[in-house]
Amino acid sequence: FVNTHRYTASTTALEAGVKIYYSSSTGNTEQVAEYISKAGGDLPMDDIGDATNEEVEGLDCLIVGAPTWHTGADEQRSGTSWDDWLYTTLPNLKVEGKKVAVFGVGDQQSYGDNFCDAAGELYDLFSAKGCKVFGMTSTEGYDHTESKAEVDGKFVGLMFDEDNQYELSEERAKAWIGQLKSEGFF
Ligand SMILES: Cc1cc2nc3c(=O)[nH]c(=O)nc-3n(C[C@H](O)[C@H](O)[C@H](O)COP(=O)(O)O)c2cc1C
Repeated sequence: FVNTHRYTASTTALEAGVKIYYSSSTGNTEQVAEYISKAGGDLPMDDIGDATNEEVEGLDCLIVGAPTWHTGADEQRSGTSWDDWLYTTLPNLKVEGKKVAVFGVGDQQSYGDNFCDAAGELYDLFSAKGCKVFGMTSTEGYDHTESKAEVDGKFVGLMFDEDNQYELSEERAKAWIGQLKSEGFF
């Protein structure tokens, strides 16, 4: 008996070269990264502060997410390990042509003029490096005034609000993974 399926097992996330990179001060972005990981079938995830350049350069697809802590800042909006990484590491990496999907975590009620601004910074800097960004989403269902994570009336990725809408996060993550698949991200 020859098992013809032996060598045709479905491609794993690692084989496809996908990884989630996040950073987190009080655990919310890590929690959300876990929802995304689970929705994607246990995608690997790591704090961006622990990533090596070789690892990042070896991936096909990056899912990147940040909280916003530096309200109203132009640069280094996250207040986490992303801030250094984006301005001292990313400029030296070969990431041109990689697929990127962005997520943000913020508080639309208390920081409604700057909701998830750091996600906009991720979008801007990865785009400027020649990455192709997938997974834009509608701003419907959010109650903010302004966000640097909005381009042409859409969010540049998926935004989460663990302070006011934590009960929506897991479903949002699932729907987004479905969207990314339909867009050919993976
Ligand atoms: C001092 C302070 C500043 C903040 N600034 C913003 C902001 O400008 N925009 C925003 O959307 N959220 C802001 N937040 C909310 C955090 O981004 C939010 O609580 C997030 O879930 C934190 O994620 P973390 O636990 O992964 O660090 C701020 C929170 C604090 C305490």
